[in-house]
Amino acid sequence: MPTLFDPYTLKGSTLRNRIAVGPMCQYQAQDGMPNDWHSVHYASLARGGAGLVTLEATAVSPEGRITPNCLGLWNDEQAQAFAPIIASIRKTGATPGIQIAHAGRKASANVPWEGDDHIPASDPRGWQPIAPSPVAFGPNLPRVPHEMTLEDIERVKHDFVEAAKRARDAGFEWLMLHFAHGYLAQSFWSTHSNKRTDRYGGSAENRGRFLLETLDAVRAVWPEDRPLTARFGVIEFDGNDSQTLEESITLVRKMKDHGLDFLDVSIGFSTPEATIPWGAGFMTPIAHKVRQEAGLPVTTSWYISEGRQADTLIRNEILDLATIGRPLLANPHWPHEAARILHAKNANAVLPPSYAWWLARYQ
Ligand SMILES: C=C(C(=O)O)c1ccccc1
Repeated sequence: MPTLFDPYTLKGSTLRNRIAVGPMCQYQAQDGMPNDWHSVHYASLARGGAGLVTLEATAVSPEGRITPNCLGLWNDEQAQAFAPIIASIRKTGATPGIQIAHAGRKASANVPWEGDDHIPASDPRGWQPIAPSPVAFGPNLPRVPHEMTLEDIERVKHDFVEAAKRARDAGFEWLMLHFAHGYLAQSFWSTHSNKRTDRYGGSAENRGRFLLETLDAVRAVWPEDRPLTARFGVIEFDGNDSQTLEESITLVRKMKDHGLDFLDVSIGFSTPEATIPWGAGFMTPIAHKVRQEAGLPVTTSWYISEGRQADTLIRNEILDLATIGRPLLANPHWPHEAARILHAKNANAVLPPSYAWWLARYQ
């Protein structure tokens, strides 16, 4: 029976435990470049004892940013700037991952604590969002996106491939495609946002095409021995959940056939009308259903906050990894706290020797 502090091996990668840091945007970059904020942030999460540290949504192009302050992997200078962050994560024994993304119709927004809304079209800080169809998300993101041409679609897929190659060459070990949360890939999948009548719209097969083509293109350049994963919104909580979940699981099976190694099961966030049933571990039954019906290892996040809760999810093989988000922002040493609560063997060893030695002394 696996436990939260057992290692986890997938392809050629072994995580020191089953705790994954969920990608959480920091909105602290300028021109997509990581800086000392990101260095300190990710080193502290790695030192706190997590197994997998996945960096936040990192844009594959300038237009693919959620805000002007998002990280990017659209040029080599950015890629080189990630190297010391990767090294600091590895130095603690954690494994570095990164999520690559395109924000689609949710792009060109103010950072959350400065409005979480579209930058006005007249404001030079912003840019024209693009999406499958000219359908705005809603009141706080009212800009009507430019309907992507087939050339736009090819360009964005190419941008994902180039970002994946830069992530590969920089030394990231896990790669996560951002197929969730109402961003570009999710917006091709969702009927809330995709009104196309060509081969990228209409049927579930057509709406899944951009996701599978992007996966195929990235798979071709991502090393076979490194996990290729995705975060995908399998449900919208919009009143049509059983059909959406059934179609999503069918698509996940296809993703597996196309070489996806692991899935982070999340929410579509394609409509502001959603009624999300927030609550402790509310996504875990859905993630387990995907795991069992698609035959793919999974994780999920959302209200997984206690060590015993996370350990039970692993022991009962509901999840393969427990993704922890906001609790880690409150306490980057959450894994150490969980190890102590669970009476894990040598709990202090979850932390670096510089901390563990002092914690053990004077007992
Ligand atoms: C900034 C987000 C991301 O990168 O997925 C996000 C968006 C909506 C909910 C949670 C997280």
